[in-house]
Amino acid sequence: MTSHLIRGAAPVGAEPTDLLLADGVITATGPDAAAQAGSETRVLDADGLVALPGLVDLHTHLREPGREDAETVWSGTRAAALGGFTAVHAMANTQPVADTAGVVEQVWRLGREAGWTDVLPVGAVTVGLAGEQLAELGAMAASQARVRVFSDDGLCVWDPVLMRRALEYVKAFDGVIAQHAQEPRLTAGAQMNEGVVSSELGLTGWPAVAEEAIIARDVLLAEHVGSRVHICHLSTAGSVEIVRWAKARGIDVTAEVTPHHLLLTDDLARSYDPVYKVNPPLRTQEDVLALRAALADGTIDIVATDHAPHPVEAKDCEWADAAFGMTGLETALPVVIETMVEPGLLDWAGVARVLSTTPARIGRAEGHGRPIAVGEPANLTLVDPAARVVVDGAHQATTSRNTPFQGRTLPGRVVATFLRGRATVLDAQPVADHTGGTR
Ligand SMILES: NC(=O)N[C@@H](CC(=O)O)C(=O)O
Repeated sequence: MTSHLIRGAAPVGAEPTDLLLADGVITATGPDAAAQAGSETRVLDADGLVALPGLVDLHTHLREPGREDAETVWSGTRAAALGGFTAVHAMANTQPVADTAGVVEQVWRLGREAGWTDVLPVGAVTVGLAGEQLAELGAMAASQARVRVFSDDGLCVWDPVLMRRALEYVKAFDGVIAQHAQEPRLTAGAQMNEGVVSSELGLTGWPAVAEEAIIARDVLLAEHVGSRVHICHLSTAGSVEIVRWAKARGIDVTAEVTPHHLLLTDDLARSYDPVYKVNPPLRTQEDVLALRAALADGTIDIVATDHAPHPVEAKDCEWADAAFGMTGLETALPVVIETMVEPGLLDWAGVARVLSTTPARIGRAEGHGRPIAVGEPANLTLVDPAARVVVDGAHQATTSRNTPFQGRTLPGRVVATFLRGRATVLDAQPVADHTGGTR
């Protein structure tokens, strides 16, 4: 297996150094790295680059099985590697739904075969995402896929009795319920954020309280049964306040925000371009600022992409008929740099925390989110913070074209990604023989 000597990269919070990657781990740092490199070691000049632990996405839609026209495990994880990710959690709203050991093992196996990132399947909480009966959570946890995150994402586990049972059940195998907080009755027919813009446009509004009411309920349920709970894609200032209250009370809650909710607002709906239609909806600038502040102060734990690829026909239509969702794997890190690093809200150690260490911990992604140190698995991302790149969906690796950042210039470029010491991305390009021909 090829070994790599990375010269002069700056690991987060540390001075530039050399890193030697061999046999899947970091075998040496500093002057030892070059000294121990062999004649076949590939040398990478990483002067000016930041070395981050490989990014981990707790919330990706890979669409396989069932909607391979939108994305496959192969195409989605290749996009993920280009975005700097070494592990992604694949959401369960596939066709068939990932609600059995058989389906989660299939997704896990496809991830292994593709070899771009680790794929950690998320199991559905309820059979068929129907919200009526608990799925085989224990069987999915005990399967080869070792599922630890369970979610009906796309739909809310609305029934409080089912939610309570799910929270209690997953404790036995260290699992977590990731809730898509959306009160269904309050959002029937909703098309966008409820507010000034929705009234002007005459589109059915989606009130903030529909999200906040479920979060309030679920943190109280988690406290009652002594379980941990994770809240998907927080989108309102009020949600932040509830999570802040819950954490102060000692409730074991974690929360994520998406890159698009850190940057975009419901004003964009004025274009009637369905690329801006997403669940939860884009909110107001006040919400955006509250989400950024909460990510900076740790109330929100992580950034998760909610990469939701859709085929052209699902977006190239009237707003009301369009699917909810935006792609995000290839733009997540640049958006975090723009919204959090450049304004001084997060430093690089903070970026590593919200995009790698903490998502790996919440999702129990073993071997990911580890320190950049000798003996640790060589899951790494090298970023050029000085680069500026114009987003062009036509040239992205995802099969789908629904990026809301089309034409924007964003800071930062992922130059290289390593999965257990193998390069999946080099010179910002996917590496064709990234599996080393062994898988
Ligand atoms: N986030 C989205 O807007 N879409 C998601 C699921 C969802 O509707 O939440 C999808 O699977 O397309």
